[in-house]
Amino acid sequence: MSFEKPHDILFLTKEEAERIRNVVKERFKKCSQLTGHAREPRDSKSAISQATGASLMADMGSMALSQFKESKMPALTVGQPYQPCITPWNGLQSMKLSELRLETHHRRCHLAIKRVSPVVTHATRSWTIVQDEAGDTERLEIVLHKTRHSKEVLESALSFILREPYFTLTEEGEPTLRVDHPSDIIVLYERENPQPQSHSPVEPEEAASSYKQKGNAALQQGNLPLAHHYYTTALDLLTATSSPNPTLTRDLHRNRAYVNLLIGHFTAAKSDALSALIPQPAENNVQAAELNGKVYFRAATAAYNLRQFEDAQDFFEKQLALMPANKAAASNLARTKARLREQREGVYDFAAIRASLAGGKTKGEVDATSFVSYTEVRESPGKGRGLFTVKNVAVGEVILCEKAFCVAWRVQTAVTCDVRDDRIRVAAVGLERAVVERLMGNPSEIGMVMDLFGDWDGGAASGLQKTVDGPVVDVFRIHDIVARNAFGLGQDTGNAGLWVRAAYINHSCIPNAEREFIGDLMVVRAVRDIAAGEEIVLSYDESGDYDARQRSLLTTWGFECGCALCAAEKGDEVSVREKRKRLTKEADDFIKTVPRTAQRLAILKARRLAKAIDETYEAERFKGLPHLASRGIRQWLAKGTS
Ligand SMILES: C[S@@+](CC[C@H](N)C(=O)[O-])C[C@H]1O[C@@H](n2cnc3c(N)ncnc32)[C@H](O)[C@@H]1O
Repeated sequence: MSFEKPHDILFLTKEEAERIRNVVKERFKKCSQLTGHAREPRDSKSAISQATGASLMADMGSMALSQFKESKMPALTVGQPYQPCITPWNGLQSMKLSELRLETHHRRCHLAIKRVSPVVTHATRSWTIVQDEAGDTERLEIVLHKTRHSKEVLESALSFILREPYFTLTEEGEPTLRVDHPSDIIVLYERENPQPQSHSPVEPEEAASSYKQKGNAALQQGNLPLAHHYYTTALDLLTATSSPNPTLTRDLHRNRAYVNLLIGHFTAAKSDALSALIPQPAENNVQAAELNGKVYFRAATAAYNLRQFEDAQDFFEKQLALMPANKAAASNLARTKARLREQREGVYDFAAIRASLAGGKTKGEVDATSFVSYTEVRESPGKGRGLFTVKNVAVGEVILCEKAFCVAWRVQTAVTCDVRDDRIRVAAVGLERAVVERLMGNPSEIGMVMDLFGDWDGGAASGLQKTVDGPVVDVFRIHDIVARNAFGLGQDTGNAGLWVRAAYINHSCIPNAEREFIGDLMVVRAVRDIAAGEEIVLSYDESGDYDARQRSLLTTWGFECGCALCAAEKGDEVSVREKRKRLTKEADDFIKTVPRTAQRLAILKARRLAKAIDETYEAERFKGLPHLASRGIRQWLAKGTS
C-alpha cells in the first residue's frame, strides 16, 4: 500500500527550481534591507489604472503578470510564519496608510480602508488598490485564502478593516499590504453604523425588521454572506433592546440557521435553529408545529454534518413527531441510525457505500461515518504520537474506518519554496484552502485539526481559536499540518484529503496494516494479527529503492526511517543497490507492457526477474524481512497465473 501524496511528485528542471529559489532569496534580501523604512506615497491615479488593466488581463486568462512566467503551477514562498491578530479590532489603535513601515507587522493597530479599483485575481492571490480616509492609496493583496463561500473576499464589499496590517513586498519587489490569515481582514458590508441614534424603543425593532427584509432579499439573490450579515445586524439590534420581540427574534434565527447551513457553518446553524424554537406551543397550533418542524430539520441537518449523530437522531425524531407524513424526515432518521451503527459498532454496508459511488453520482463523498473505537492515540517513542490498538485484531479485520475531515477533488497545487530547509515542493494548496474554509465556518473543529503534527507551532497564539470578531485560523499551521498529514486518495492522484484520526498513524517499511479508500472513506485493515496495545503502522512510501524511499520520507515527512528493513538495506553495497534498481526498473517496464493474460514465455521471464531481484537481498541479513523491490512483479505473477 502506498502513502504517496500526488502533490509531492514534482517535475521541475534544476534551472527552474534554482530560478524560484533566487526569486525568493532576492525578495528576502530586499525585505530585510528595507525593514522599518517609511512607505513612499503612491500616485493614486496610476495605481488604479494599473489595477484596472491588470484585472482585465487576468480576466482574459493572461499569464503575463504571473510572477513565475514559465511555471505551469503558481509559486508560493512558505516558512515565514507569523501569528494571526488575536485582539478584537476595536481594541486596536487606528492608523493611516502614511504611517506604514516596510516589512513590518503593525501590531496593536488597525487600518480602515475602502477598495477603489477592480480586483486582480490570480490562482493563489488577489490584489486591489485601497484608500484610507486621508485619501492615500496602497496596494492590498490576499494570499491563498482569498475566497469565502466561493466569492472573492476583496470583491464581496468595498470597505474593510485590516487588523495588525502587514506591509511588505511582492515577489516582484512592489510594496503591498499583505493578508495571509483570513481573520486579519474584516469585511464591512455597510459603512453606516447600523445602531440607530434615537432612543425610542420601537425604532430598533423597526430597523431590525427592515434588516430582516434586506436579508431575505439578499438570500433570494443568492448573496449568502450579505444575507447572513443583515440577519446578524437585525439580531444585534434586538438583543440591545430591553424586551426583544420574540417572534421577530425567532424568525431571524430561523432564517440565519438556513443561511448558515448553506454556507457550511454547521455549529452556528444548530445553535440558531435551537434558538428559533417556539417554546411549548398549544397542541392544535398548526403553524407553530410547522415552524418547529422546520427548525428541528435545520438543527438535525447541522448536527448530522457535525457528525453529532445522537443529536441528529433526537432532532429528526422530534421533526417526525411534528410532521408524521414527512417522508424525508423518516428517511433522514433511518440514515442517522445507520451512521450511529457505524460509529458505535463498526457495522458498515460497504457494498451499498460502493454502489453509491457508481456512475459518478457523487464526487466521492460517501454518506458514512467513522469508527475509531478499536484505537487510541498515545506517545510513540522517537516518533511523536502514534495510533495504538485497544484490542486484539485478526489479520484482515478492519481496525479503523474514517470519513475524511476534508477532501479536495482535483486538488489545486502550487510550487512552494520553503525557506526553512530551502526545499522546493508541490503543496496541495486547494486542500489547505478547503480546511481553512471549513474551520472558519466551524470553530468547534479548530482544536482537533490544530492538534495534529506540524512544524510551526503557532507561537504565543497557538491555543487561541476565537475572538469576538470571529474564529481565528492560523494558515501557516494549516499549511504545515496538511504537508505532514494529508494523504492522496488511492490511485487517483488528483485528489487529497485530511483524516484526523488516521493522521496519527506512523510509518514503517514493514507495516502491520494497509488502507483502501471507498470514496472519501478510509478503511484500515490488519495485514497480520495485531495484539492489543500494539502500534498501528502504515507504509508512507512503498518504493523498493532504499535511496528513493529515504529521500521521500525525509523531504515529505521530515524523518529518517529506522526500521529493521531500512537498517538491513543501509548495509547493502552500492553496487547491489544499483543492480536491484536496474532489475526493478526492468520488472516495472515489463508489468506496464505485458498483459496479465500472458503466455508461458512471459510468465517464465517474470519468474526469472522476481528471482533475480530476490537474490539481491542477502539471505542471512534479510531473514524475515520483506523484499519490497520484487513485490510488483510477484503481484503480477500472482494475478497473471491465477
Ligand atoms: C502523519 S504524522 C504521524 C503522527 C505524528 N507522529 C504525531 O505525533 O502526530 C507524520 C509525522 O510523524 C512522524 N513519524 C511518522 N513515522 C515515523 C517514523 N517511523 N520515525 C520517526 N518519525 C515518524 C514524522 O514527524 C512525520 O512527519
